[in-house]
Amino acid sequence: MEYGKASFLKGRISVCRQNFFSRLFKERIFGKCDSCFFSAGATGALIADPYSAAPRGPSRMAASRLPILLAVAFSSLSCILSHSNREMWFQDLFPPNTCPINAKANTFYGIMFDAGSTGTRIHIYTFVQKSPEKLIELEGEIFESVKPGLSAYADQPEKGAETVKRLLDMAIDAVPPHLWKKTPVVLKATAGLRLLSEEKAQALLLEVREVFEESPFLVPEDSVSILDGSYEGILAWITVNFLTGQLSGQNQHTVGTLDLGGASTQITFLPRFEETLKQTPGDFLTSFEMFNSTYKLYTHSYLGFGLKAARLATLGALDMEGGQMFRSSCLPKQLEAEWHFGGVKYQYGGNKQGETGFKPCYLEVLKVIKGKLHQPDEIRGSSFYAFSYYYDRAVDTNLIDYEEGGVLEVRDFERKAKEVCDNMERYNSASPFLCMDLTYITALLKEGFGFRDSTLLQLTKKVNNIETSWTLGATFHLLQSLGITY
Ligand SMILES: O=c1[nH]cnc2c1ncn2[C@@H]1O[C@H](COP(=O)(O)OP(=O)(O)O)[C@@H](O)[C@H]1O
Ligand SMILES: [Ca+2]
Repeated sequence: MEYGKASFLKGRISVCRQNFFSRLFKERIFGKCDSCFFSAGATGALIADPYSAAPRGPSRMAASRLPILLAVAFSSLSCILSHSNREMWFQDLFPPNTCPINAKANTFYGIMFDAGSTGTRIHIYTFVQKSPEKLIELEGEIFESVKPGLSAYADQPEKGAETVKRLLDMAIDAVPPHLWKKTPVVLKATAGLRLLSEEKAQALLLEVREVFEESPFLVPEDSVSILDGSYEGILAWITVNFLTGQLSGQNQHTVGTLDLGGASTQITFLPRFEETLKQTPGDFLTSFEMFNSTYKLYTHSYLGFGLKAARLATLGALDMEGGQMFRSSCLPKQLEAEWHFGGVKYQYGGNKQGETGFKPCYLEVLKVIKGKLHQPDEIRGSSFYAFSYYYDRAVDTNLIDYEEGGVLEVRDFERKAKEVCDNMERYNSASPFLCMDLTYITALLKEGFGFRDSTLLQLTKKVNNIETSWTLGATFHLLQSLGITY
């Protein structure tokens, strides 16, 4: 089992100070409270177009500004899903007109597992509540991951659950024993389990549930489940816009989000034009109510269009039995190797006799994408936050720095794809799939979603030291549903 990079919570983040209180927020959010402060500088920077802070963007914001933003963002936030079931989220979790100054700190925790197709991750969030009036703030996160993901244990569910148990042991160390019983633990699985048979997926979830039941934590009903694809996009959108302060104040400039997982990919944004709403199929739209305004989000999850699923589709190996050699012009000519994904072994190799390089590779990849995705006109000129494999492949090819992230144009991915695909021997030491992955990302952005070459992408892994993952949005939802306010 391989452990990923860990990021641990830095020191405590201070909350209320005096003197810098922004009049706007004071009146709007804290009402009668006189002694809280809001750094106008930080507010401006976070609410302004995040791309103006390029290349490091909002992730460089001082950590000490985070809790205030969280308090402001959620102080009167609720959201309503508008599909068939209307549901209130976050209501009363962050009440308006309260001031946490001089209140006794009360720390509590929420544990959210992301069972992704390529790995399982634990996010242990720490919150503080400074007053009985229920204002809670996110203080930080402990994050750890293991590979492979649960779906690789489709035929050995107990072994899969064991990987979850090892991560959960971290939470036993991180959460003080007297809070174990009050700390909820939840696991949500994404595309890897969506693609398994119902029987195998349920067997895995059952084993994980047993691990949770044996732990000292609070195990809510439905604590282990498969996350619906559209929630995945919405929750990630909430996380990013929340962490960057876009859900608070009057001059909101929310940003769209692009998540590229191993087996599925999501696009989520807030349409600005009536025309977009008219052109969009109903099941791509979801409504939220926040600060007394309604946001109608465009969101869709494309199952089978994650980076690794796309490799199989490009190789023509989807739904095929093993024991066969799959070849592609996107791979080094002489290559012959094996690859394991979702518990299946595939043999693959380069086009020994035929063509290799960017042009033939792009044509191959296009067959997987062309005509399969909805293209909202509005996004052509917009900027988006992009993470997961967009981030990883940009790091692998030195387009951005691992720690800092950065701003790229869509054409940067194409330039890099050409460079790698047309010089595969030079990139021998990197993954043999590097050319295919970059070409897929280029084609997905341009031909799939319909972005322009000049569309800006803010590549972000963390904002204020918190991972940009759907798990934070899911944890707020969890706390709300449990009425955990202490
Ligand atoms: O919390 C996170 N922090 C950083 N990267 C993450 C996190 N969660 C997922 N990723 C990234 O997501 C990608 C893998 O996608 P995943 O395994 O979640 O597939 P899926 O979303 O299709 O199920 C990798 O690039 C991995 O680094
Ligand atoms: Ca994911």
